[in-house]
Amino acid sequence: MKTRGFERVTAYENAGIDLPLRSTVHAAGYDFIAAETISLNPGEIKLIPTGIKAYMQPGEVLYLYDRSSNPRKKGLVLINSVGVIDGDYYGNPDNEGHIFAQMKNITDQIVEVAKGERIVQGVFAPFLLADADSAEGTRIGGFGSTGA
Ligand SMILES: O=c1ccn([C@H]2C[C@H](O)[C@@H](COP(=O)(O)OP(=O)(O)OP(=O)(O)O)O2)c(=O)[nH]1
Ligand SMILES: [Mg+2]
Repeated sequence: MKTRGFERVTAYENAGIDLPLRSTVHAAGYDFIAAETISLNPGEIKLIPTGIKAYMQPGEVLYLYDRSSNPRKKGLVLINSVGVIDGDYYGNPDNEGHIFAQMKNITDQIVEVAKGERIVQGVFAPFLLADADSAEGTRIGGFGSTGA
């Protein structure tokens, strides 16, 4: 039975991408790795592909958090602070639910993210609905797909 977890997206199926892993027994975060080597110019913001999509139960979300070591060790920050990966992003017809980490180079030098390097961590969590919630429809894409 599938409850929640990770799969590779088709485009990276044979790219040798490891599925996200926790590094210790009590770790909350599943570490995602970069699916490609990417170079960021000083101040530049880029979407780093992870090659991964995540499935989950209704009422669950996957939060993407920065690694605490990124700013000082890599000179990178997750520039949208926290990535909210919705359950209906998985398998969407636009990009299959491919999860990206939106990183900014905060240094004055080029920063390279190597393929296979751990870049962000994902934490599954439950969420609550407001009274009289009236959401309908399903997601097609991400990063502004629902309009301005
Ligand atoms: O760091 C992130 C944040 C989001 N997403 C994907 C999954 C999420 O379900 C979708 C939409 O994210 P969000 O709702 O935060 O962005 P938006 O700017 O509101 O875009 P949309 O109009 O598509 O909802 O984009 C990522 O891959 N990485
Ligand atoms: Mg949105």
